[in-house]
Amino acid sequence: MSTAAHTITDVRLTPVLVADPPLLNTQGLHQPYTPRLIIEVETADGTTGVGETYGDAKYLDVARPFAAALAGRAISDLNGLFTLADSVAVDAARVDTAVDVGGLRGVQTADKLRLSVVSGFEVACLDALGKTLGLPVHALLGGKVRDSVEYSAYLFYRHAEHPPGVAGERDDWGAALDPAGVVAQARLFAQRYGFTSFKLKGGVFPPEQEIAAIRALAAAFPGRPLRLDPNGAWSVETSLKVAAELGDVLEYLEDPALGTPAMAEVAARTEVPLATNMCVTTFDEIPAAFTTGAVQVVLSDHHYWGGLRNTRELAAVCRTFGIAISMHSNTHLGISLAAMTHVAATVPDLRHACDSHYPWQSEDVLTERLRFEGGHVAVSDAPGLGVELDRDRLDALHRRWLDEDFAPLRERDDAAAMRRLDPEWRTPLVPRW
Ligand SMILES: O=C([O-])C(=O)C[C@H](O)[C@@H](O)C(=O)[O-]
Ligand SMILES: [Mg+2]
Repeated sequence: MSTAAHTITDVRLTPVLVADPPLLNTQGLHQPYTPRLIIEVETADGTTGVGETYGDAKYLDVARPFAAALAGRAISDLNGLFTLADSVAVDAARVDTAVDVGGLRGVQTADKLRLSVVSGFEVACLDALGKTLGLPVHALLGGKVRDSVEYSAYLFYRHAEHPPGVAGERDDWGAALDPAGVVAQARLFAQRYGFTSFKLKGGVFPPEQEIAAIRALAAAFPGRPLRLDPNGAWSVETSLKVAAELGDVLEYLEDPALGTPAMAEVAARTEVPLATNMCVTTFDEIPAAFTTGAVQVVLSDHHYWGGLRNTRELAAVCRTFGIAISMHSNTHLGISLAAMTHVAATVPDLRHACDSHYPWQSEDVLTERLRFEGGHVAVSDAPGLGVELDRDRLDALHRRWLDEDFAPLRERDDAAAMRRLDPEWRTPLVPRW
């Protein structure tokens, strides 16, 4: 490969707003459009690699100077991305002690912000490198150990439509606000995508109602893996009560209580495995969680952890400690689903179906949507990620982002969306129950 084929000559950052349905979580409601950032790196020989990450202003603020510093660097210098990121200043006002609503991943820090940005660039560089070498991304990570990756149906309590007076796209999923609605949604997921494992986003209704929904799912899908994730909304005692009532049907309970000490207390008093994408989101958080037995499954997310190679490093640490690994997701497009699928294909001991919001995203920036068949996404062997940008779609979604009428939606704010339904709504204090 010539040096030119290797050298970054241009980087394009395209923030977009993509349709998001009225999904409920413990913090509120999804807004009708959600921001994402599409990253393209171009090499001297015209090869383009694509990546994707969060698109709120605090990520754009880091991504822009980072992108400006990339020209002239090699697409293969993946380790150098981290050194470069360390030199990008993060405005202290952008990181506070609040839980990050976009990822619901514990306290926001400058490092987490930088890693989330680096992840998108790492994926774009891997895509370009793979195209240049004629190799799929999974080969650059050491090679796939499976031909398809299993995903879980990501069930949400939801309204049929966005609140009155809020413009948004319509879909045909209908409302799911009670056990029957949740089961109907699960049946649609099974019918449309073939999913055989189900995760319910909880922390929305009092635990008794969510217990009833899981019981209804267990009756409708006997023996299928079921998960419940209230995003840390419960006290230790409530978590234990739910674990006791659902222990016979749960594959795992996800972030029942907030923070490692509370999770450790729950874990010490139940046999139900605990999973997290909130208390273990950085390498620094691992020792406390693993040595106290706070979690049994870490839900990795390459956006949080700084990319695909860090995800593999996380998997190795988990393996060392006998902790299982799977994958978290929130609102993402096909570029990230492709990236998730490549890295998941290379992790040998992946024993739980991964999460993906993708079925909720009716819009994408690809010429061809990725498909779930029998709940699986096939691992592409095409060079790079195996996806192609649809420039017209990208432009249209970018124009929406530029449109001043949509400006308030450039920041994800689930509490603001909820106030359209309930003007008194404030992000609930935890534990909520
Ligand atoms: O597993 C999780 O905790 C998530 O997916 C967090 C997300 O932010 C999800 O709750 C959402 O988008 O509402
Ligand atoms: Mg979670």
